[in-house]
Amino acid sequence: MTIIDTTQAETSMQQENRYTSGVYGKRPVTIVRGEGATLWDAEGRAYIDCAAGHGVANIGHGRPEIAAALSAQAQRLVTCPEIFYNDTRARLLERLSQVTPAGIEHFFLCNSGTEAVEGAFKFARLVTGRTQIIATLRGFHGRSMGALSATWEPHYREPFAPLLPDVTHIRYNNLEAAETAISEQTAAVIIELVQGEGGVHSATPEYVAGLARLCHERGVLLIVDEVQTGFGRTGRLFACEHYDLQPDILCMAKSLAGGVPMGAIGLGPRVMESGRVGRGAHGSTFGGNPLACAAALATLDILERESLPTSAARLGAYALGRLRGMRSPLVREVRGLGLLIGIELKRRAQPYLEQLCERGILALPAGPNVIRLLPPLVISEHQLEQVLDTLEEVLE
Ligand SMILES: CC(=O)N[C@@H](CCCNCc1c(COP(=O)(O)O)cnc(C)c1O)C(=O)O
Repeated sequence: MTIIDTTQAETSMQQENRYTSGVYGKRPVTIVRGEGATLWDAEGRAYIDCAAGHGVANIGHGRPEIAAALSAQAQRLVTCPEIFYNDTRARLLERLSQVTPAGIEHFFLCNSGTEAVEGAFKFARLVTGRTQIIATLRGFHGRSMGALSATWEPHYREPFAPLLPDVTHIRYNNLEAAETAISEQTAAVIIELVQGEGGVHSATPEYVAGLARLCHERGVLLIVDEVQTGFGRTGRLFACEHYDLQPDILCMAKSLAGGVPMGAIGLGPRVMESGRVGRGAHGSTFGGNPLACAAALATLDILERESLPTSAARLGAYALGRLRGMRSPLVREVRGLGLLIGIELKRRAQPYLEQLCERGILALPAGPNVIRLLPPLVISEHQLEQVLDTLEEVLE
């Protein structure tokens, strides 16, 4: 492996700083290679990856199956808009209908999570003829103007006001709040079954069942945003399976195509039988491109062949048990589902994330006080032990 020396690494950082937009707070690490749950920086230092590219690399880094699928497809056809049929896309659409929650049998393919949410809002307005979107406090749904309107974090949202006019935020896990907020103007309610960016908070089964019933009774669509929880992250292929939930619209992205940018909007019968999603209602140049579809097919194969959702359930339960057994005075609560884990501290998480990085563990925040662990689902037991041991040292 070519290791570039420190000066070259500094040159990369200087070069990126010279030309980047400036919107990202960047850690002083130049990541150049990954394999499984391990990343290497430009100086050859190895890290155990508990960020997975913001929850994208569920199948791990450097997968030869993905490289092979991309190479084979790229040599045939990289791009093909959906104004033409495509064989690889057709296979993926069928495969998605087989693995998504019952009832989700039609898909709009796009290129990111925020695009999946934008399209979901458009479809909900079309189908119901209503305009209001109800979202939850601490929810995160993306940074583009429509999705951003539903994202809770005020400092993300407020600089860009006015956003969508009729978006209401209600308390999460509070059915009365939903009952009060839902009106004849409500097109849809959007929720994450585990709030990822918002601090790793899981919906209760009662809340989800009650909300689904309420939406159905009031002619409102239930949009489940599984951009972060999807594709094995929570210990099932979709978090909906933990709740036996059939959403009206399912937003997917992140690990769908093994790291290749891709999003998808799963559409249930209340959408497709409305007859209101017609020609010209939405579109995308890159949506459904053969390259991303090839990567997605290879990703779904790996998830299934290696039983990665089951691994996430087993490893996540072990990690939660050990973390909850930690007697750290710094920890307020340990939360999570599968390998979507949040450690809420009694103080800011940033200094501890930096200490973890210095010790070779890359983790994420989820709000100011939460350390979030989002490792690839292929993380080994030994690597997970190392992560937990290091956390115990850092948080003692
Ligand atoms: C530092 C940085 O860029 N963070 C990203 C991290 C985003 C991670 N989550 C994306 C996400 C999105 C948006 O997905 P995308 O557009 O980033 O692909 C939608 N829904 C849920 C539940 C999600 O978790 C951000 O703040 O936009």
